[in-house]
Formats: sequence, C-alpha cells, structure tokens
Amino acid sequence: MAGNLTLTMIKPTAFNKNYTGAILKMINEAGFTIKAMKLTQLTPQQAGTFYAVHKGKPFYDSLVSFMSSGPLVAVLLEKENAVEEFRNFIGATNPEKAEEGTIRKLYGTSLQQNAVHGSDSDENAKVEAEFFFSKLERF
Ligand SMILES: Nc1ncnc2c1ncn2[C@@H]1O[C@H](COP(=O)(O)OP(=O)(O)OP(=O)(O)O)[C@@H](O)[C@H]1O
Repeated sequence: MAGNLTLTMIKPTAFNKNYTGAILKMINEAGFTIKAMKLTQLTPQQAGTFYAVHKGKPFYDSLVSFMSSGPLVAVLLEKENAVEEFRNFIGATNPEKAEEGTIRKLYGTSLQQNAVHGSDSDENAKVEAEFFFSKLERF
C-alpha cells in the first residue's frame, strides 16, 4: 500500500528569491497537509549524506555545494499516495521540461536549481523525514 508521507525541500535559490510562501500555498491548495517544517542550512557533509545515492555522478559535487550554499525549508507532507502525487504535482526534474503551471516550471531556474525536492519512494520519504525531524517534532 502506498504511504501517506513525503518530504520536500524548498531549495536555496527558491528560498533566497522569496518563493517560499507562494510554493507552500500551491502545496496546500493541492491537498497536502504540512506535518512538520524547518528552516535550516545543511553543512556540505549533511548535504552529501542526503544525496549519497548520487555519489559518483558528475553532478554530485556541484549539487552538494549548492544544497549547502544557503538556507532551505524542509517540509514533511501528508496526503494519500503522497510520494507519487507530489512528484506528479511538482513537474519534471528539469524545469524546462516541466509542465506549465507546475512548481518547477514556475520557480525553477535550472536542472540543479529546480526549486523543490520530492522523495522518490515511501522508503526514502521515511529516511528523509528522519533526517530532518525527530519523532517528537513529527507528532
Ligand atoms: N544532470 C544533472 N545535472 C545537474 N543536476 C542534476 C542532474 N540530475 C539531477 N540533478 C539534481 O539532483 C537532484 C536529484 O536528482 P534526481 O535524479 O533524484 O531527480 P529528482 O528525483 O527529480 O529530484 P529530487 O530528488 O530533488 O526530487 C535533482 O533535483 C537536481 O537538482
């Protein structure tokens, strides 16, 4: 059965451009409930851990550097079938290829700086939720 939680990050560029409010409004209007939220900045080591699955890929070092370059907003979201629903909702990884009206099309500026992250599986949603939030914060 599909899980009900997914983890998103409003990435540093989108945060710095002051898009957080508009993005959260879209997320709410799409039926996702905010269960936990945190404004934080990752160290390069933490960003490297978060994206460990991409280690060795050509974009890894640059992604880690970007994701630790400034504040980001981590948000734990709830909706039925959350992972798939959210990934469909935010649009393709590359903003240029994302559908009109999606968050990545509206607020992404490049393949790397694509405004938001979305967990890619229920298992990773859980790992990513635990990365940012203690059990206490989630309830
Ligand atoms: N070829 C690439 N060049 C630069 N950055 C990339 C490239 N591919 C992926 N990225 C960056 O790495 C992130 C993770 O890549 P992944 O393939 O998991 O995409 P995704 O699942 O759509 O995105 P996310 O995991 O952030 O929701 C992307 O969101 C993007 O910022």
